[in-house]
Amino acid sequence: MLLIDLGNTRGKLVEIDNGRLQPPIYWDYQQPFADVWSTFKGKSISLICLACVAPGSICQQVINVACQQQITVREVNSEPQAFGVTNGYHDHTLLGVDRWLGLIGARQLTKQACVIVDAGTAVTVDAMDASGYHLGGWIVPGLQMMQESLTQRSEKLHVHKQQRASGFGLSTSDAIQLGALSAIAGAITQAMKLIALPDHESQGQLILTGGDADKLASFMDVEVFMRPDLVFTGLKRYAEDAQRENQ
Ligand SMILES: Nc1ncnc2c1ncn2[C@@H]1O[C@H](COP(=O)(O)OP(=O)(O)OP(=O)(O)O)[C@@H](O)[C@H]1O
Ligand SMILES: CC(C)(CO)[C@@H](O)C(=O)NCCC(=O)O
Ligand SMILES: [K+]
Repeated sequence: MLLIDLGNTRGKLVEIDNGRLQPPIYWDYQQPFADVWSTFKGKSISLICLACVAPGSICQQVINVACQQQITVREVNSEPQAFGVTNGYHDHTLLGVDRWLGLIGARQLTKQACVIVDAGTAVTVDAMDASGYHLGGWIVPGLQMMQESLTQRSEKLHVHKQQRASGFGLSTSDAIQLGALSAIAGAITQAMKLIALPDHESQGQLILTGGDADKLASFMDVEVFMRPDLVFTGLKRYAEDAQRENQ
């Protein structure tokens, strides 16, 4: 079985071997999908479980290859309710499927209230209560995007290697990088505050995923659960059902 997550910047392919998620293979969209596909030559894949927030043309490349190879494709979409999670959006179809799968993945990991952060091109922050109800979330520009929005508009603003690990920036470059990290960390802290019960009996858990999760983790002063394959944990849940139907 093969799981594919097509994000806005790049795609990720994860094989399930003996029920376990394998390390991801990245698809840089500049490359034709066939190049990435050649990695799987000789492997017998009967089912692809697909989640796509990328443009339709990207998704279609995967479907075309699968069609040629006579592989069943199950494309996952956001639902009103599944696997113990209830979508909180007014229109469930409008919640990005990567966020939906993050919620499903998180529910497999914990039954406590939680904040789920996917730090990619965009940073998404989603909240779920202990009953599995999605309270909604935020979409914030990603680290890279925040920095570029400054450097592209002013010649005086440049970013080099970050020198200071935390605190206030003492150079323009550090001020920009630490500013972006602090902005996102601030949003996460605010979300954690919103899901904490008024009696402070339960704080809720913080789950981080995405390409910039590591950078953010060191900025948080609460316990962080790092789950690089969170979206795939959710996708796997769908794939297991699809495989049963496929047999
Ligand atoms: N090898 C890499 N290639 C691209 N981005 C990377 C890499 N390593 C770390 N990053 C960081 O990860 C971020 C992208 O994260 P991720 O791959 O989770 O995004 P994505 O899934 O493409 O996002 P989206 O779903 O919004 O398209 C970038 O902003 C970058 O800072
Ligand atoms: C926000 C992104 C781009 C994050 O990858 C994705 O989840 C998406 O396209 N979402 C649709 C809009 C929404 O979730 O409200
Ligand atoms: K993503």
